[in-house]
Amino acid sequence: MDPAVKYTLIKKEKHTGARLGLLETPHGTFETPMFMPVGTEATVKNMSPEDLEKIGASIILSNTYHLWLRPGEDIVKEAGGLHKFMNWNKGILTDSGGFQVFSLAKTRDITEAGVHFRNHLNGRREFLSPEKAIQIENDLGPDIMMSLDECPPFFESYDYIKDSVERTSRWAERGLRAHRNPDWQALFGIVQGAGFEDLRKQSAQDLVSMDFPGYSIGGLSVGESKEEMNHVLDFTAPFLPENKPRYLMGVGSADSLIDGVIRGIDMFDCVLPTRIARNGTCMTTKGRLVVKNAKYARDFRPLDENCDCYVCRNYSRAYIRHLINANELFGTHLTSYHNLYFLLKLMADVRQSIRDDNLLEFREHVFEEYGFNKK
Ligand SMILES: CNc1nc2c(CC[C@H]3O[C@@H](OC)[C@@H]4OC(C)(C)O[C@@H]43)c3nc(N)[nH]c(=O)c3cc2[nH]1
Repeated sequence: MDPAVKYTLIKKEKHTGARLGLLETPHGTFETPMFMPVGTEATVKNMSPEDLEKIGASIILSNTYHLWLRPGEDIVKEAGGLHKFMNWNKGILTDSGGFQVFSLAKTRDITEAGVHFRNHLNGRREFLSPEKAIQIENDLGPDIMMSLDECPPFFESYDYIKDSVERTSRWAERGLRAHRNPDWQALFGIVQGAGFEDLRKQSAQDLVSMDFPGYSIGGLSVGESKEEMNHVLDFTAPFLPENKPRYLMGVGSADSLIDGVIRGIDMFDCVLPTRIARNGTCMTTKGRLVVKNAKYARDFRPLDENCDCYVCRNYSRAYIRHLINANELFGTHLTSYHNLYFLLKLMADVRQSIRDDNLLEFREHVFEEYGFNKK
């Protein structure tokens, strides 16, 4: 049986662990490394599918936890699945809801069977098991789905993390067995283990022995330093097979994306670009720009003078500042559009620098120009 997604390693960058690849899915073949815009509630906030298409988005995210609770996966299934429901014909990936239960839900209780928690919308008691998460993702119909895992706090004790890793591996096994559509939906395993090299190795080996079509590295971007995250990636990525995609969950600033690519990561997601856009903060090639600041009231330059996106070609800082301050929705549409374009363009430049074997020079340029080297 053909796997639902097929990863082809095209080229390794000469001086780093970066890889240029192709990810074939039932909804298209896409280049990696890639950034995936997040559309938690079946929409990338403030963006239409045609705008997402225009800026080059390939795979977007939605979320099991949110869509299960509202509107209900049964409604999405009746609509013909997520692609039809949200009119998006390229790739869709859903997270399993594990992270949301641990970060959103009030009181929760983890047992071998699954996790009991209170629905953050109506306070009702809910239960999410590995089998239930897979059933929801099968019904939602994304091209790529995640196993139910526990994303533990990074600074937990070794014993806690060891127990959690072993349960996450047992949950992954149960999810594989419950998966109804392995020929057109690819289920990824999620590697945990916090900052412990032996536990990351154990988690990766457990999952690789189950032969998933792709692997996520979870439990990161949860408050640890960028140095700690990079250190974990240094020793975790090599435990994963070269011929399968690697997805680093929840990472999306320019510096972290580049440093993840250098360590062999192929796929990234983060709410950052659209989240900060909603309060008027923009990513630019000269660092962050908070466009609602008074100093931009008469600044008729584009958000970013090095950006060729639709927003930067047609609107000024002064106009966007006015819209944001007037709570005009078009304002956050423009900042969201630009921020997503900025990260998707950055990944296109990263892919080019892998082709040209000059990713480290590109990293230097970005860190210098975009202000990441400022101590
Ligand atoms: C921000 N840092 C971060 N996010 C993480 C995620 C969730 C990623 C999902 O949560 C949302 O970002 C908060 C995104 O929007 C939706 C669509 C909900 O999906 C994305 C994780 N998910 C799982 N299952 N396991 C993990 O170990 C894990 C680690 C993460 N670290």
